[in-house]
Amino acid sequence: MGESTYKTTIIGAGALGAVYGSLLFNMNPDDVCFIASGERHDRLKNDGVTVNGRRYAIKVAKPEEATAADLVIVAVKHHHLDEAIADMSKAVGSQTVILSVMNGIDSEERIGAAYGMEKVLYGLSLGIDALREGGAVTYKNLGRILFGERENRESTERVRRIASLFDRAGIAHEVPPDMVRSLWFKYMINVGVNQVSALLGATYGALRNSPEARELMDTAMREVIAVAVAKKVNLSEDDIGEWYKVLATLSAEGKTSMLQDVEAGRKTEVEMLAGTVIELGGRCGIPTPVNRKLFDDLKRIESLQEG
Ligand SMILES: NC(=O)C1=CN([C@@H]2O[C@H](COP(=O)(O)OP(=O)(O)OC[C@H]3O[C@@H](n4cnc5c(N)ncnc54)[C@H](OP(=O)(O)O)[C@@H]3O)[C@@H](O)[C@H]2O)C=CC1
Ligand SMILES: CC(C)(CO)C(=O)C(=O)O
Repeated sequence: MGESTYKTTIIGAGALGAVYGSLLFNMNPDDVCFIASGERHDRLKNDGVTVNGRRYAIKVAKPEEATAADLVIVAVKHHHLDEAIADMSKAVGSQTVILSVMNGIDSEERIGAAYGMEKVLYGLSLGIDALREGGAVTYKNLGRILFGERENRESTERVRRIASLFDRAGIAHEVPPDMVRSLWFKYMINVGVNQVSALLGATYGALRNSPEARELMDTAMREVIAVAVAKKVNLSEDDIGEWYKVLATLSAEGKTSMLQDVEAGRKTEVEMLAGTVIELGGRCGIPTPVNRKLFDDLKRIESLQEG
């Protein structure tokens, strides 16, 4: 498992998976592979993925053809995670590290329940504005991957190896001291911006320019902070200000992954966002009326698309 042959398998060749796949492919086409079955497999095999106008013929294996990788990156939507966990089983060997870049606070535990938490690193993708339209993905800002062990007072061997891989591939990254806090910070952001953008059909530029939209994001994010504090997670009102610094970096015409889902008529991650806030709020005795309203409104939007 030398540095020059560090094999990465990606499950989920959508906005994030295509971007990270393209960067790893640029570094070494032999060392990156997607896993997909059925029609997804055939589409990827025939068309590859297109990122910022360039086509990438990244290898694709059916779940039963996959072989043990050094790193498995999980980049599917929340409601596809169980299927993805099953489909990646052959890629997970005794030395494999699994890194989810998904939004939300529970993908690591769900993957760990299947493969053992000792195989899992915590991860998230911050500040990327990847837009998927059909098979083509564009982005202006790559942002960075925050990843690591649950706590990172000093870096472990496997974290250093992946940091080195990301350096070679040109994937900006950071290893924060407290990954649980980082996951909640990102979760707070997504509860605010993904849901409000999807409800209003608003780009990042439109959200930046609308005090009313920002007010709605703030109230939704404050409910996450209240739940986080009740759960002894180190999140505070100051983190809302940190989010606006990230928003300022995203392209004006960019769209959240949830708005992309609504516009493409796909199921959204609303259960993972407002749904989880409502559930955790209920357990901690924290009222969450803003997320209740967002949940109901977004479910109505989903039901119109299904009809
Ligand atoms: N887009 C963004 O800018 C960001 C997204 N995120 C988060 O990252 C995660 C992924 O988001 P994003 O990349 O936007 O999502 P996309 O919907 O663009 O991509 C997900 C991909 O996973 C594929 N997929 C689903 N199930 C399987 C499976 N069993 N095997 C193989 N492939 C599968 C889907 O295929 P198909 O289309 O055929 O269903 C799709 O191509 C989400 O949690 C999102 O919230 C985080 C930061 C930024
Ligand atoms: C923060 C944001 C909005 C962009 O990276 C995101 O995580 C998403 O689109 O899901």
